[in-house]
Amino acid sequence: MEDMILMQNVWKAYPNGVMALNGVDLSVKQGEFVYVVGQSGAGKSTFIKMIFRELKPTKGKIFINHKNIATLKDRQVPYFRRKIGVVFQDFRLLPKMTVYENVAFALEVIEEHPRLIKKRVMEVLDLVGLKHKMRSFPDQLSGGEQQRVSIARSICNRPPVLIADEPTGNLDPETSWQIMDVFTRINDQGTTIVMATHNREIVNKLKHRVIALEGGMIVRDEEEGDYGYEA
Ligand SMILES: Nc1ncnc2c1ncn2[C@@H]1O[C@H](COP(=O)(O)OP(=O)(O)OP(=O)(O)O)[C@@H](O)[C@H]1O
Repeated sequence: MEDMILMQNVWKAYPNGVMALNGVDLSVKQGEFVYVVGQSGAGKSTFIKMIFRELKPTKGKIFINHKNIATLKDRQVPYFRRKIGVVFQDFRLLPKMTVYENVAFALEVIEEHPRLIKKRVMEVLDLVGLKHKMRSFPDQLSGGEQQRVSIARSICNRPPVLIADEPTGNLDPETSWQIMDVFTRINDQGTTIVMATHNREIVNKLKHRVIALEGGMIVRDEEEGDYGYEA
């Protein structure tokens, strides 16, 4: 299988001198599902932000789908981001837009054909089980439903890679499992998923590759690994 994400000797120093990543080497193949675990401050968010070019490495190369994004010009970043879906802990929906409009907006900004937009929005809302809520506004939805809208929005452009930073961080256990069902369906369609998480139960029950970070270094990388830290 092809490398979807390839990191070569990636370092990140923040302006205050903190070294958040210390020489990370990693290959993630097309279609893999990877959990990123580690204690608070280990570098998970920094690692995740590197993949969608929210941050630039201080040193090293990051290839997404064979393109080195470390050397992208700022003006090329929006185009690159079309290839990456991103989901956050806090959903980040637009409050004055309906569910349908929140998802459609992501396709409108990239000037997708209107007829295709409608078809695709209905497809992804169906995938996340929220077609019946398409006219609702975010504040009329539960947290889990809002997160499913945010996931629908992140994948409506069919990105090959989906990145999630603590997607179940604000959700109760049962709702978290609904989110994982959606991720499983998306992964089954061939999308590569990288998910930073503190959710021990999910990592231990829904087995996938586990990468553990400590002090900005990969200290463990296991197929079907465990969460591995004390509660
Ligand atoms: N903008 C920033 N400026 C300076 N230092 C930062 C910045 N963001 C993070 N750091 C530092 O970099 C290190 C890694 O932080 P990071 O947020 O990547 O960890 P994390 O594993 O995601 O933690 P958490 O689980 O608490 O979210 C920490 O020491 C943190 O204090």
